[in-house]
Amino acid sequence: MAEQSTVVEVNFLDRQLNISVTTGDGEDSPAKETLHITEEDERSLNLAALAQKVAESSQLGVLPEQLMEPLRELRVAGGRATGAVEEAPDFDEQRSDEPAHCPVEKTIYLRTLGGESYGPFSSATTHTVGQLKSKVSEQLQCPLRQQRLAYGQELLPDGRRLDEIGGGQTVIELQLMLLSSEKCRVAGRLRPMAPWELQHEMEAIWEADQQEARVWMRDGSKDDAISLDFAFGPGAQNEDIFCLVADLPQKALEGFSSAVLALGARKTGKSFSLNALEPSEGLLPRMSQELFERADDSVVIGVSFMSLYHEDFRDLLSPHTPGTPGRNLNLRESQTRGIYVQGLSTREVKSHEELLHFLTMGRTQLVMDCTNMELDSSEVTMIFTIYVAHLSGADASLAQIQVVELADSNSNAQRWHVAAPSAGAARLRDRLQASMRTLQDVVSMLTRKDQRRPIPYRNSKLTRLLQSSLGGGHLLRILATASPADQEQTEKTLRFASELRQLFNYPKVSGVGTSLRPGHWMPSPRRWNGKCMLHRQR
Ligand SMILES: Nc1ncnc2c1ncn2[C@@H]1O[C@H](COP(=O)(O)OP(=O)(O)OP(=O)(O)O)[C@@H](O)[C@H]1O
Repeated sequence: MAEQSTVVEVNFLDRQLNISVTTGDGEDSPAKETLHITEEDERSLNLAALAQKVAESSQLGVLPEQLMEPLRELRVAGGRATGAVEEAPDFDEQRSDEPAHCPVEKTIYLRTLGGESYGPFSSATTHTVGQLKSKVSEQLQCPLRQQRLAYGQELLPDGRRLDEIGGGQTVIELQLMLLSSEKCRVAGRLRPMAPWELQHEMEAIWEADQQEARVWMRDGSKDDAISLDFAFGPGAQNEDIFCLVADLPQKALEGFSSAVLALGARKTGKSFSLNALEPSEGLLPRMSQELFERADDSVVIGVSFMSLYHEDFRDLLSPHTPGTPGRNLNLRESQTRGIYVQGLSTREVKSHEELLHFLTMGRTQLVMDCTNMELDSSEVTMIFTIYVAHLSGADASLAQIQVVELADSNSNAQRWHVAAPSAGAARLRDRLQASMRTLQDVVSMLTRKDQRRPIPYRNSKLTRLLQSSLGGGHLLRILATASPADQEQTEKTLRFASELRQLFNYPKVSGVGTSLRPGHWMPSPRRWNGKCMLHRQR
């Protein structure tokens, strides 16, 4: 008789948790059911109780254990599922049928897959697995999420007593599968004085101290300096600022997705820092170069490029006259792909030069769009994404590096170089400001750890697109560019950037164990070994 398989997919949309269960034995057509859980239930139940409730109402007989992993992953990705509620003891604990033995005081050491060690801890003062996890978090001085402890092959639930692990041994070593948090890294960059500033006899009033990673006003006190992770003055080259993102290509090859956000007032050097081509190559060409140098034959690389203005995504790599695809693209979310832009074209690239070709092509399209719509390019957000599929068997992963040049939403900036805005442009600026306000709201809610209310990711397309990078499973790097001569704008930009330093993300390898195939984003599905399936439990 053929084996029965069950596939579970979950998402949280329109204020309800949707769980779809598909079962099949490979012979008959699969049976599918969709269960909807109200927001109230989703909030009030812990994960285990929720899984139990769903299992009870399932016509297809899905087991609570089969629901736990997808629900946990949804929570880690920030897509909800009892986010505010402490997790109940695992099913493993409820099923524990180990023979009882006299507890012995244990000395415990932890080792991560990366080889880091923690300990010793004593079971006399640290009684449970949950308490041990908190101690490790304290030691690392950063919160950890979804860390799992294992003894050999056995996963240890939070409620498990440490003195019951490992039989009669007094020293035991546990493996810590750590989904550790990473602080968002932020660089501030003051560009050189611009010709239009010199023309207006403006003077540089801001200074950066690269050593101390601080920026301050010349006339002010150093106590008011703005602290960042990196600070670069007008003399810095693009080569110097590359340290902000230098590890991301390798991380992508290991399956970690990331986003690089450039923000700042107009004409402060966002584009120069990100996209400049030779001789002073920006961060994007440098990352591309690094990626192609490190990638071997098992890696497939693809790109997409889109713009966002007026809450409208436009594909910059496919022509979009009215009525054709490529504009007004919608955001979608699926278990396998996360949050993505439906219909966005993606191109496989085989060399660094080919990647730069698409960067240039997209920017040309953007200039045409802006001319057609009488827009200034600084009012448009641009998102260039590099997809990195690592296709080697069990290590298969699919990651992306999103490079985002944020629009300048600030209507108060002194614009020495642009004409007065038209009424249409003013309306657009209102939308832009609303979108930036949502970004600020999301950041301030995340940094205040105020997670009781839902984080308003859905209030703008930008924050929804970047959801995984704002407190989710992607790495995040920020480049804040500013003029050395503009008091208000520079202060505003750098203070916001400094606030972003308090953001924590919980990077995790993307694409492993999912059914996502490169065919979703590049035209060469034959190169994918098609081995992995999503949460397929037999
Ligand atoms: N660090 C720098 N060194 C030398 N020139 C720079 C630097 N930063 C910016 N510039 C120059 O300043 C001008 C404005 O820079 P850029 O177009 O990159 O700004 P932007 O913030 O992307 O502008 P927009 O808001 O229009 O998108 C360009 O001529 C650019 O070459």
